Amino acid sequence: MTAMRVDAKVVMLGKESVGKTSLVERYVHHRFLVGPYQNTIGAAFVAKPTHVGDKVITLGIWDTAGSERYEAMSRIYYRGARAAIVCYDLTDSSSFQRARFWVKELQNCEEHCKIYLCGTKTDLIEADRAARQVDYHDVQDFADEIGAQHFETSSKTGNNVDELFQKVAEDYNSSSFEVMPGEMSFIQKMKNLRLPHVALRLH
Ligand SMILES: Nc1nc2c(ncn2[C@@H]2O[C@H](COP(=O)(O)OP(=O)(O)OP(=O)(O)O)[C@@H](O)[C@H]2O)c(=O)[nH]1
Repeated sequence: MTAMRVDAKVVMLGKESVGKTSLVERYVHHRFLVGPYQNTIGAAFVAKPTHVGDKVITLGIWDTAGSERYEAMSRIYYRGARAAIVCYDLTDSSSFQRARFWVKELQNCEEHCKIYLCGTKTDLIEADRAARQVDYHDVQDFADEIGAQHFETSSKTGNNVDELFQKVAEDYNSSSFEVMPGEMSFIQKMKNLRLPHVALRLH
């Protein structure tokens, strides 16, 4: 495993099964895994270099478990995050309520963390418009109110996935926040702590 300098810590948050892992898989490995759904246990980490103009920004992405059982652990992973991708499933209105919960948490605890609201599984809506349970305009109004970005994506087709992470990298690049010097050491600390259920995938 080679150490890679991470520029921006990004955390994936949202109710279980909304598609956080699938988003990361699509973005990092350009694939959509079919087969039985396997819930994330604890969290997983992946580092992905991203081109922004002539620069390379490495996003360190923490994919957290959506199950409420792991809620306390998810809080560990959003500490110091520069961006949070707060996901909800467009076909499940309760997942949007959960997204609001995470937004509140971030507003209270991580004021410098930029929020990206991400409605997932657009392919299901395209196949059946009646499947939509979360209105685009309602979310856009909410995004405007909290100063967040708003995307709708499909990890199955790839719709808008690269655009979402590209925007995260571009915003990071153009933001005035300082680069966090200890990001890799944060990961090292996590490893040293031997926290259960942390999968580290460095690319
Ligand atoms: N049709 C469709 N299904 C999706 C999409 N994204 C995820 N899924 C499915 O939704 C289920 C849950 O996806 P995951 O990516 O594992 O969800 P998660 O949010 O990481 O779940 P937890 O690890 O439990 O928090 C899986 O069966 C996926 O195949 C999508 O864009 N379209």
